[in-house]
Amino acid sequence: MAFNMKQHVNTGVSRKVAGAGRFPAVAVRAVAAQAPPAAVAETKQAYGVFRLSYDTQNEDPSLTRSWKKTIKVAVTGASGNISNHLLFMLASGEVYGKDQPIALQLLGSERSKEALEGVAMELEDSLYPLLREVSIGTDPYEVFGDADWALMIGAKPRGPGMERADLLQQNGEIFQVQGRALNESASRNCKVIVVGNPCNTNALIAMENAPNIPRKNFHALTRLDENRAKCQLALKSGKFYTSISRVAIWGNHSTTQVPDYINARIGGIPATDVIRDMKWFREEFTPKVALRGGALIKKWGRSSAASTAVSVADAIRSLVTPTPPGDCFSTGVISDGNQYGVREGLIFSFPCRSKGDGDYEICDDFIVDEWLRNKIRATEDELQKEKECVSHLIGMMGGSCSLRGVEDTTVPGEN
Ligand SMILES: NC(=O)c1ccc[n+]([C@@H]2O[C@H](COP(=O)([O-])OP(=O)(O)OC[C@H]3O[C@@H](n4cnc5c(N)ncnc54)[C@H](O)[C@@H]3O)[C@@H](O)[C@H]2O)c1
Repeated sequence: MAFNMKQHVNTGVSRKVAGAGRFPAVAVRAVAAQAPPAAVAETKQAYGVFRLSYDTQNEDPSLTRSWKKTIKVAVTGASGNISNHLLFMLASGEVYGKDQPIALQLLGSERSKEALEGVAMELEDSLYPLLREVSIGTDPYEVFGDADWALMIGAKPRGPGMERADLLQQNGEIFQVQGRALNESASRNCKVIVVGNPCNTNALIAMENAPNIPRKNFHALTRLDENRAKCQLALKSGKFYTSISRVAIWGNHSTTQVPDYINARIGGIPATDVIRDMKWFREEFTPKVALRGGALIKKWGRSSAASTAVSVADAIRSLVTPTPPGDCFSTGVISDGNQYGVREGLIFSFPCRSKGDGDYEICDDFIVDEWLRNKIRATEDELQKEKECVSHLIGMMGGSCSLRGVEDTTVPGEN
């Protein structure tokens, strides 16, 4: 193979860049031609950091002639369980396309530095031709540099006795820092998908702290919920997954989420005409979807990392490939200007469609009956309360947190 793999030239320095809330970098991708930065903070050896330079003189042009320009994908929580599946899917080309070279920019925490180096080494050993560069670090300002996509998976797990309100606070602070870092460092059109929980409100915090990036570009992952809903409809109807369409998840990625069976289709006809069992729809369908992660962890003792990674891949593909006519995909996006009466300023999951250009629009043709409207109100109220709990992280005046001592609505099996 005509690849010229250069062990990445690393100056062995970490840079301190002006700005608050920084972590020292463990390994920083450095461009050899650049002059060393003025403020050299510390010297560290980098492992697992590399850049593949395609040897255009000696290779077969039929392989790379059609390749697009390399995109930069930043991933946080990169040594965690979900990333352990996702990174290899990204590097293989099955997400962004077989003609799309990528650079992975991986963010870890101080505690996961060594593990992150191990992840980078595994990526190196996997010899993916489309993976042109891997860089690792603990400074979000460095790692998000010029990122076209930011997949924000990293978050701290809930400690013993912690309530959802505590988790909002703890992880909210992480997303405030990382939002500011995106604002300063990422591409101005960076697409952001937040996975770390509570993902809707974390996405809101990141968005509010990144005013230089369009609000529309921030997503919270509800695709796992959509996939679980499709699975239940397929199992109940005995039809294959590919025949299930127009399955929307409304609202929060929590147990107040609303998997929508009213608009769902099986083989192009309403799901309620195929599965003639309204009791099942009303009483069993939603809990089966919302509690699926808990059922899995009981069986296997592990959280749903692999299927979550698949759903992140699906969420990306839905934005970079056109949505089939009449279909939709679910994603948590800013509710500003929505057609369903959901209050503005929330990251709320809606049925969306895309032309495949990375952008999307909220579908405007979904039927909302009284049952659905009431459910939407409940999940909307919860998101508004979550927003008030983190008001101090988004520059909002006067919010107070009313989510203490209430029922825990975190999706079971997740932190
Ligand atoms: N939205 C969804 O559908 C969905 C589904 C499953 C899990 N999740 C959430 O995704 C998150 C990650 O899950 P996981 O199973 O990979 O967890 P994990 O504990 O295996 O990995 C999390 C990683 O994040 C890192 N981390 C912690 N703080 C960080 C920070 N400030 N910056 C960068 N990295 C940091 C940790 O070191 C760890 O490696 C959790 O919050 C989980 O609840 C969301």
